Amino acid sequence: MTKNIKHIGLFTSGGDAPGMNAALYAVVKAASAKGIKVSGIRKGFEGLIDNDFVELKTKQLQKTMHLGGTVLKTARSERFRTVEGREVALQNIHDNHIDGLIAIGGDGTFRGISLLSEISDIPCIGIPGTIDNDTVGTDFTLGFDSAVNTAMNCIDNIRDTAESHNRMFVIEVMGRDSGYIGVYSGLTSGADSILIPESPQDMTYLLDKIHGYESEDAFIVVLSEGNELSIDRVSQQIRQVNDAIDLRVCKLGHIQRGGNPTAADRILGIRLGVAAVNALIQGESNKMAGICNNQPVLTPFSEIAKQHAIDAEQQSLVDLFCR
Ligand SMILES: Nc1ncnc2c1ncn2[C@@H]1O[C@H](COP(=O)(O)OP(=O)(O)O)[C@@H](O)[C@H]1O
Ligand SMILES: O=P(O)(O)OC[C@H]1O[C@](O)(COP(=O)(O)O)[C@@H](O)[C@@H]1O
Repeated sequence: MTKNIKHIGLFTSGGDAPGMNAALYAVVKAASAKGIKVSGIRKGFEGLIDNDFVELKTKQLQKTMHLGGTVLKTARSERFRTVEGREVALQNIHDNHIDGLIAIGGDGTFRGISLLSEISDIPCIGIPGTIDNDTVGTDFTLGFDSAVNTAMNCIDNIRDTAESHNRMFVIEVMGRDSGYIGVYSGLTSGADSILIPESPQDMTYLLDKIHGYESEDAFIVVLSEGNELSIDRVSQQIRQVNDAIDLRVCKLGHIQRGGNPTAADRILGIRLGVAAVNALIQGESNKMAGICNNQPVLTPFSEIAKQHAIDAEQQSLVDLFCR
């Protein structure tokens, strides 16, 4: 059943991710083609609570598609976790005559926005924007491809030194509790070992591999930040097993989250932005727009809470290339 949406509220939330600006542009473009006004809400849930609404223009957003981060700014909001905070947010939604919401963020954002539906009938659609790729209901989240490319390029650079000095490097990549960035950046940069939260036993394989290892070659270990062992603990254990290894460590950190979005992330942002507007018009609510098997799909927020973990095929690639 179609719904007569006249005014959409649009915001980004949680960690920024390359491709978010393309999604913002696409939402405004698709909405204006249907005569729907779009207001941006700055700083995610914080802006909802502080009534920080701004008018969004297609022409301005068109020029920001190539930029990383989010021009609407983003935040993690403790106030939105409280009943009082959500009530103020809802009041501001009503006061601004918003009749549909589109939130770009990760699973945390969708958990938060689901709670609005418990106290109102405002329709909400989500767009998965996080470098971690830890959201079910889409093959890839916005920002993941850009972050992997950045991490891969950094590891390639580090390899130059590793090869020149026959050194071992332990390189920590982001991903919170998900090993996706670790697996994709590790496989594409030819890592010797990939340590991800989903597969704790890989540390044992690494230690076996370096036992008696004589540092006659480079050795790259890619460590996901969500692994049960920290970068310091991993290095310590490597040294305990083989103290002859010339070892260095490097945390890539937020370098991975910034930078211009890849073409893949821009097109994903465009597709998801259009899909989210269409979903609102079709009367959908409490669902996330995603792309599965190259087709737009909607998944209820209630199913998003499940962890999107590395699957058996991806694990088999790690086993083949890195053990
Ligand atoms: N259980 C929850 N209840 C209410 N709000 C939540 C909840 N989980 C997350 N949020 C809100 O969503 C925001 C973004 O979530 P976060 O996990 O930081 O990022 P992401 O959306 O990228 O996963 C949080 O700062 C908080 O305001
Ligand atoms: O920038 P912050 O707040 O330190 O958060 C770091 C976290 O944000 C991320 O970069 C992205 O996570 P979200 O998209 O879920 O916010 C994680 O990989 C990392 O653990």
